Amino acid sequence: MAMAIPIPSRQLFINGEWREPVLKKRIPIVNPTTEEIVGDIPAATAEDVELAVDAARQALSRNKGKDWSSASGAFRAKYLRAIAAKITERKSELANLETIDCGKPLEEAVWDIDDVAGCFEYYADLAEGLDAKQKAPVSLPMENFKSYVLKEPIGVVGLITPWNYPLLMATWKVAPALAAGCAAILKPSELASVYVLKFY
Ligand SMILES: NC(=O)C1=CN([C@@H]2O[C@H](COP(=O)(O)OP(=O)(O)OC[C@H]3O[C@@H](n4cnc5c(N)ncnc54)[C@H](O)[C@@H]3O)[C@@H](O)[C@H]2O)C=CC1
Ligand SMILES: NCCCC(=O)O
Repeated sequence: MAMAIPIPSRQLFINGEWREPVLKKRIPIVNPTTEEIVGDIPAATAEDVELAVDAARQALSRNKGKDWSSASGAFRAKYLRAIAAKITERKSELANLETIDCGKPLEEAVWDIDDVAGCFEYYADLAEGLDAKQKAPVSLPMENFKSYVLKEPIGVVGLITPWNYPLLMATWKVAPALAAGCAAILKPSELASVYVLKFY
């Protein structure tokens, strides 16, 4: 059974800071076990999405991309591993929140958190592997031409994730996006967002 722990009150996290939604709307959080309203989450609208997209575009081009999108995979991997370590450190707290938020048994929530940390580690490995694959030559039948493969992030990505594995499914999208050097805008499920808002 989940412990009674405080439900964090959160705003939208945009451009590195917590911001109230433009239209100031909130959505109640219902604990599925007791059907009690235990808090609320911010309700983003199109106005907030515009702000998030602008911020994400700026983040990608900051310092001519050197800060993130064109940084090495090894550089990005350090952040992914740091996230994995923080998740493991806070496993108990996060598992309890997930159980309160989406109603799954605590034991399953604990497995999910281990999976989340493992997923960030997995994509950290892939990010490191990217560096060796950059500019891999492609053989051509003509000697006058050279060709190579350049792996680049696609840019800003929008990630819509479900309620049933709140942080794990967010991680399945966030970790590869970050490993590739994208800037991600995450829209977790309105039915189970506490846990995701708490962590990210
Ligand atoms: N549910 C799962 O176990 C898994 C889901 N996924 C992926 O996660 C994503 C969501 O999964 P579902 O199972 O559909 O979850 P779901 O039914 O919980 O989520 C649907 C979400 O989409 C949102 N949504 C629907 N239309 C929207 C729109 N026009 N604009 C913004 N948000 C909108 C809803 O608000 C809701 O939060 C999909 O990409 C799916 O492939 C991947 C693996 C497993
Ligand atoms: N449909 C989500 C599956 C999650 C998992 O394999 O752990």
